[in-house]
This record gives sequence, structure tokens and C-alpha cells, in this order.
Amino acid sequence: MLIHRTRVIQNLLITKLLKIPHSVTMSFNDNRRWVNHYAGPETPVSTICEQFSKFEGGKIELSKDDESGVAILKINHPERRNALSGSMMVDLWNAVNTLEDWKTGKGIILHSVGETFCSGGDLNTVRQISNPDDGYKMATLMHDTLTRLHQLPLISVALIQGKALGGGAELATSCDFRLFTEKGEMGFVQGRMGVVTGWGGGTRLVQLLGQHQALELLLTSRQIPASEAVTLGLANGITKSVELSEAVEETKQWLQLKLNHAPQIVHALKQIVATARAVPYEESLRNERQVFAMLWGGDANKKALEQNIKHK
Ligand SMILES: CC[C@H](C(=O)O)C(=O)SCCNC(=O)CCNC(=O)[C@H](O)C(C)(C)COP(=O)(O)OP(=O)(O)OC[C@H]1O[C@@H](n2cnc3c(N)ncnc32)[C@H](O)[C@@H]1OP(=O)(O)O
Repeated sequence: MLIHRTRVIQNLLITKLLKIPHSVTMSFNDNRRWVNHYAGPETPVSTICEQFSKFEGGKIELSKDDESGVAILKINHPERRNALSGSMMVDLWNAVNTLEDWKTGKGIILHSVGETFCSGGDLNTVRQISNPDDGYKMATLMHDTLTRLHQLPLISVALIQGKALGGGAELATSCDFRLFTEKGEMGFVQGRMGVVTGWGGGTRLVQLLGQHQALELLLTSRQIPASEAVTLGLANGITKSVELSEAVEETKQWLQLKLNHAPQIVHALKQIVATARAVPYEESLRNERQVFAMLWGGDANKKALEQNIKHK
């Protein structure tokens, strides 16, 4: 008790002496290390959207094709190398809301226009929100959006046709798959910008590559080319075409090969994988048997049994 009280007083004094903003807490943790963490208010995402929609520039456009079941999410801000402004973060949040309600959809392709995939946060927006409270708000909004994009029951693929830098690399990790053109590159340059991953990309990178590869890419900020991205397992292939419209067509064909099953099966399979990467083992198994039981003996299952299918 006495140790705890001393530590609280010690922490308060240090915070005051160093003139650290009230939302940032410095404390001595149990491993006797100084840690610096944000301890400000939580803001509802809808309130953050209102604030961030004022930082204008560029657009994220969603188009759904009911016939193929594939939607296109297009990042359109070429004059700023497809950096995400505040209003584009809100566009993306709205697009994910719409996609969550798309019951007949099966897949999404995320791509951009021009020669850069995405140069991260729009530095014009970033400069206007350059304080811990607003940084926490941006991270809250982007964590909400990209986690829900990652967890959608649709199969998502990002086409990286140029540089994916900082937040742009983080955005790409929120898709199930990534295809690169020969000109695609990915770099977690946040460290060089004096920050760390703010859109959840650090966590997803560890899940994708394991802690050692993730640390190496985060610490060096080096930009990896398409061939190395494939070797590392960050890219799932390289398109034959470098030209954007052809690469988008190739990506559609690549994705369609994975979308032959009925929407309910695609959704159920994605739900199993998305749950497995987000929750502990036992919880994931419970989810898997619940999803399985919903389909077992259902129409599609009975029809398949009647056909006496041979998997030769
Ligand atoms: C969690 C988010 C995190 C954060 O914001 O903290 C990050 O995303 S960190 C990463 C932030 N991004 C950058 O630092 C990218 C900086 N830009 C570049 O390295 C280059 O511009 C590059 C490689 C993206 C493109 O090079 P290129 O030679 O093709 O074009 P220019 O450099 O001439 O750029 C053209 C024009 O675009 C503007 N630009 C580029 N990136 C951004 C950006 N992220 N935000 C705002 N504006 C950007 C650049 O300033 C030029 O404008 P101009 O008015 O023509 O000078």
C-alpha cells in the first residue's frame, strides 16, 4: 500500500516536472521501467467522424457489383499520392458500414488510382491533429474501420501497384490477401516519421509474419519490393500486368477463382478464419462448431449429398 502510494506521488511529480500533457501518463510499471502511455478520454467514433470530415481532400469510392459479388474500394487522391485525409478516413468508415450490410457480396478489391498505392496519412490532416488527444482519436477511428474491414465476411484483396507507405502499408494489412504489381513496394516508415503504427498495422504485421520479421520491418523502415514481399509472405502473388486497369482485371480473375461457393459458404469460411486470428483457440473452436452446425443438413448440404459428388 505504502509502495503504491509512493509510486503514485512519484508519477505525479515526474509528470508535472516534465510538463507532460494531462492525457499522457508516465508511470513506473511493475518491471521497474518508465512507460509513457495515453490516458485521455475515449470519444465515440461518430463524434470523431464529425471532426475528421472537416479535413477535406480526395475520396474513397465504393462500387458494388451484385452480379459478380465483388465490390471495388477505390482510393482516389492522386495529387497527394493517395494519402488519406480526415474525410477519406470517414469515407472508408462509411464504406465498411455499407459492406457489412451486403448479404449477397463475396469479395472486395481495394486499389487506388495513379502510381502510388497510398502514401499514408495525409500530412495536411496530420499537421492539424498533431497532439496526443487527436492522435488517439485518429487511431480509434482507424482501428474501428480497419478491424471491421478485416473481419468482414467478404474475401478482400489489396492491389499494390506502387508504394504503400506508413498508414498505406497498414491499410494493406487489413485485407485478407495482397497482390503486388512489379512496381509495388511496401514500407513501414512510421519510425522515420517519429511515430509508430497508428492504424493497427503493427498488430496485424505480427500476425502475418511473426514477431521477428515484423520487428525487422518496423525498425528498419525499409521498403520491400514485390519479389521480397512474396518471399516474406506479405504478398500472395505478383500480377503479370503492370498497367493499372489490366492489373485490376487480373486481380478480379484471381479473386473470382476463390469465390465459387455460394455466399453463405464464403461468409462462413471467412468467419472461421477471421475469428481464429482474433480470439483464443477454445473460443475459436466454439465459433467453428456453431458456424458448422448452422450449415449441417441445410439446403446446400442436402443438395450436395443427393448429387453423390466425387472429388476426383
Ligand atoms: C499512421 C499514419 C502515419 C502518420 O501519418 O503518422 C503515416 O502514414 S507515416 C507516413 C506518412 N507519409 C509520408 O511521409 C509520405 C511522404 N511522401 C513521400 O515520401 C513521397 O511524396 C512519395 C514517395 C509518396 C511520392 O513521391 P513522388 O516523387 O511520386 O511525388 P512527390 O514527392 O513529388 O509528391 C507529390 C505531391 O504529393 C504530396 N504528398 C505525398 N505524400 C503525401 C502525404 N502523405 N500527405 C500529403 N501530401 C503528400 C507531396 O507533398 C507533393 O505535393 P506538392 O504540393 O506537389 O509538393
